[in-house]
Amino acid sequence: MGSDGPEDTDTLLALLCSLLPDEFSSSQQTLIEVLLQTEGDVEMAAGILLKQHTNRKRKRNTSLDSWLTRSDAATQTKRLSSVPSSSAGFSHNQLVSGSSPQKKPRSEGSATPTTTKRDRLPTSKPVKNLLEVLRPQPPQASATANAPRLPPLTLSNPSLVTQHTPCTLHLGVLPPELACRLFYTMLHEAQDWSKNKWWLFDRLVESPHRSSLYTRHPAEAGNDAAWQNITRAWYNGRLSDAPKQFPSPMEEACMIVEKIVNVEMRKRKRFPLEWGGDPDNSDGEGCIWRANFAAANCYEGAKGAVGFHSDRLTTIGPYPTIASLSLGTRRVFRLREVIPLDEVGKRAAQTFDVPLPHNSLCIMHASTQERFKHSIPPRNTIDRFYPPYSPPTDLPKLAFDPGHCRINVTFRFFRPDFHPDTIPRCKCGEMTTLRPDMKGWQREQVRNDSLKGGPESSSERSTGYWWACTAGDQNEGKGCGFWKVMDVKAEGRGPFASDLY
Ligand SMILES: O=C(O)CCC(=O)C(=O)O
Ligand SMILES: [Fe+2]
Repeated sequence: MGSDGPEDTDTLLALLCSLLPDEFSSSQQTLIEVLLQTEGDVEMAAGILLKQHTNRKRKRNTSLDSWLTRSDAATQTKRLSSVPSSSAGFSHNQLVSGSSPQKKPRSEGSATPTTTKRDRLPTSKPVKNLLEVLRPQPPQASATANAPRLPPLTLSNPSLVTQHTPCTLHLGVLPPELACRLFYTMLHEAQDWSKNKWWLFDRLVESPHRSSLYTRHPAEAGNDAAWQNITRAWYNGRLSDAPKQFPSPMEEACMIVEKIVNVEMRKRKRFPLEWGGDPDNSDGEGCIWRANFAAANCYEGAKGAVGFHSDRLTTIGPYPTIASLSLGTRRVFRLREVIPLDEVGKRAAQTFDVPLPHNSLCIMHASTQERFKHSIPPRNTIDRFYPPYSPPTDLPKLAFDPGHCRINVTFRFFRPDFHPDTIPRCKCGEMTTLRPDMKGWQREQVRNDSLKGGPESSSERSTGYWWACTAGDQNEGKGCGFWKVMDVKAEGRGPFASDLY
């Protein structure tokens, strides 16, 4: 699926390090475990670790107050100094961390080109399932967590989903026979998909699910070199095959999905940075969105999962609409809001669980990727799915039982103004990755400037975006640390929805 993964966990770790005294940076395993325990809530994780540390210090009879005051001050300094003051030349790690232990940014001049080919992935260390690396804390450790925490809220019907999130849920979207045919077709396809692998500190980890990218029409795939790059970026920098074309049941499903998405989008306000161009297949009914690519995921059994992430925006741009079709066994789709820095402490992040049954469509509307992270959490048990139709006779017999599998197809629109050839390169020579500034670091910077007399208008408070090097994901963690703020005007992006007003 290309969007889960290292940079998210990595960013969380770097953020966590930035909130803690340097002495914590040597125990990454503990940091990872506490992050897992808090489901990625960095502030809560920092609170737990500081409390544990405090308790240990208390036992050793040292002056806690002075230590905590010092660490507080250090945290503040790091936070403020880590926000960039210009759009170039700062490392991403400096931004989020300043003390990220093992992903030391290279200096501007010292960056040497690195290759990130799949066939060069060092294999001396065993590949770990990510969930094994991110193993939960034993119960006695979680007993130390006393930070306030809201229990997950289950959104069991479409109107609850609409009420609480920027997503909509649509049930029974495809004709039942088509849903089943597509399920079987994708299960067959999934036998060739691979698990996403990347470097997390000194370990090569893999996602506990398989995925692949599909293109709708050959014309969409553009020239070979550009698409080689885009599929690379999709699979976290690994060299992979050019995308496959939509199998015919996927094309049939896509036409139905597009209609549903367009009806929904017409009801919603548009964000200024959404794509505002001609969707090319206008049917005279005010078509504003079309799908030209799809990422497909396969989850086998209850432990098939994907960790918290927001989807990479590199080719889909800001405020994307992503239509996510679920087939097979019902799984929970978990959404968790990211609380911006200026609201931390004022309100707690809420986690929402949306059960996604067979043949349902969850549309992640504009702002979902900017405000929420999402995941498919592993379970202890899942329902068995009984396909209502038998497999199409033209498909070879499956060698496994599909009853515990879930297929997910996320239909996406790759924007022409985010064509691979226009994506900034880092010093490793690789395409950078576009990510939203979910925490509002850029806003903090504006706020700091405004304290010095700079402007603070509501437009400056909208989400910012970074282009960041992610080459280290496939290169034993050795990226160049490059990042820069996205500047849509200077980069010539658009047209935007705001151009249509
Ligand atoms: O399987 C799902 O519902 C989510 C997949 C996903 O998050 C992705 O493809 O980015
Ligand atoms: Fe995703």
